[in-house]
Amino acid sequence: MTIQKFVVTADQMRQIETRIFAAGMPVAALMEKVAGLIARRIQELLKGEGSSATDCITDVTDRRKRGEWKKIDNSQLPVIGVLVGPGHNGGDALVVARELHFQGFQVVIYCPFSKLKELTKNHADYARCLNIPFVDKIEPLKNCDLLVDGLFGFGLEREINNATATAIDEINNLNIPIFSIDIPSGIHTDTGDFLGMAIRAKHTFCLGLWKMAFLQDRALEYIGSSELIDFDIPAADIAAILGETPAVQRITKASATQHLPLPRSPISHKYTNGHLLIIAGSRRYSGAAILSALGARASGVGMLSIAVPESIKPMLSSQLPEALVIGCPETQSGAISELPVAIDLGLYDAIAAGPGLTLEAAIAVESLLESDRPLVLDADGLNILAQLGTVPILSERSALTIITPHPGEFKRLFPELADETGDDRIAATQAAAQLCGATILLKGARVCISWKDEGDSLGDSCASRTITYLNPESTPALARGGSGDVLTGLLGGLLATAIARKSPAESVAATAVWWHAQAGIMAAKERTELGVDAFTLTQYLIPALREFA
Ligand SMILES: NC(=O)C1=CN([C@@H]2O[C@H](COP(=O)(O)OP(=O)(O)OC[C@H]3O[C@@H](n4cnc5c(N)ncnc54)[C@H](O)[C@@H]3O)[C@@H](O)[C@H]2O)[C@H](O)CC1
Ligand SMILES: [K+]
Repeated sequence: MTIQKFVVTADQMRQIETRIFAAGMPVAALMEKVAGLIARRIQELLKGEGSSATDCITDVTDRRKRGEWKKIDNSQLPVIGVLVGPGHNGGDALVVARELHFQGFQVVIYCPFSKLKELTKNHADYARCLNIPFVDKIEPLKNCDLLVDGLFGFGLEREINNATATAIDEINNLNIPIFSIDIPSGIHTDTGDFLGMAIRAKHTFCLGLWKMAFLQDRALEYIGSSELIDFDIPAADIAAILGETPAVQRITKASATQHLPLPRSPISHKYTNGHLLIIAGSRRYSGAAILSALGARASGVGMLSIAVPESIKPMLSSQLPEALVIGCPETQSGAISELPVAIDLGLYDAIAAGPGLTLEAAIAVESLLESDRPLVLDADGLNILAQLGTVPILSERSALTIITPHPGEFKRLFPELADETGDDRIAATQAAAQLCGATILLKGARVCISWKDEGDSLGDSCASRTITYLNPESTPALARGGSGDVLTGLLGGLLATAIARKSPAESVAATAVWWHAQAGIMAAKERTELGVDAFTLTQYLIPALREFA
């Protein structure tokens, strides 16, 4: 079992926890175990061991001008401020405070609350007995080297206001690195929403199972880097609440590689490895067609055909000698006016369309939507779809459609939904999949993919559940023109291959997203976040594959 694939809401976490407690695990014992693990990790991070959180330790070092943490002897151990809230998040924090105190750190506890949950109060009483100083003002924290945030965890449901909000704001303004326990206080565990005020953490220890907020774009600036503190939740308890096949999963290396078309059959030939038709580009945006085609090339698809306006055909042929380039009739400005009369869409296992088409290619896109071919639709393909009427058109399609909008395109495609779900990207993607029956791949820092699980309708209701995959790792280096075009081609290639191999088709969306992100991460590592232009990205797809496949 890979614990990394699970992702839960606060309510699901509570239900799992309830089962563990009902089975006999004492609450206090679990708190002790979890907080002990956190205290150990904090010490490792302070020594510079592992994780990107070590960057912030360098900040600490700079602040105190004491040289490197690794060289610090006991007398120079950092001063750690522990922020304690009224619930069990505060209880965890108090156990961390106590453990760090016993390890020789100078600890100061900030607890502005008078009413604490019983277990939290017990730990507070004991910490007082140990003469760990308690403060209820921010001022005494200003000389700390590190703050540990245990104000609120998944129990926070309402807006933070008044004195607590002011205090959190002041704490953020101290500019001291903060490690949050479970979730930065003030961030909603499920939606990632900012509840009035929130701790801006450098690093967050997510406890037990990943929470939804870690996969919501809007929470990422508050979460900082993150890691899972695995406290051995029994698999049976997870399965009892999430089901044997959880409806929402983080994409992992294992799940992504499972749907790669590898190994190839020794007797495969070009047609059994899929035939993809890309329809992209215009005289104005010829590069978009090239980038999509280079993405498709990396997928290893058996046959690649590319339909472009007649006038840019030579450019495509010179860049992609292996591809079959089809010239299409074009408008005055050089967009595809319609598909060639002689084209037989039935020849292709899948079609990927959209990048660089311009809105003038509406007739061509309409004929693709009317076809019975599996389709990946992106960019202008989506803008045209929005004009034609997203939901009725997609609901009518008999074949699989994967649409890959960024948030702006999503709003154009599903204006009402976007208003309802706001910035909750996971809810928005799931609702869109329910509404139109297509596979929705919502781009962003944490790509969210949802589709309807037709095989699993919910009892009497005709609504089926959705399957959702969330990509946990990416890089802002990919936030750049053209990187989406590469994804469209890569995904199209994987889809054509999956259809030809008769393997599950929707799942390749998660594989393509993971692969694309890993290539970006690898390129950014070697060339910095500024060095990952879309063409360069295409050149990292195969090296990245060699690392993770
Ligand atoms: N299963 C696990 O993962 C474990 C979780 N642990 C820790 O417990 C917290 C959850 O604890 P809980 O007591 O349920 O809630 P919180 O500590 O998050 O805080 C709730 C507390 O705060 C009050 N409150 C809520 N909203 C506000 C507000 N806006 N302003 C002021 N006060 C508010 C509320 O009334 C409660 O009293 C989890 O995150 C983990 O850190 C276990 O220790 C280990 C296992
Ligand atoms: K917290």
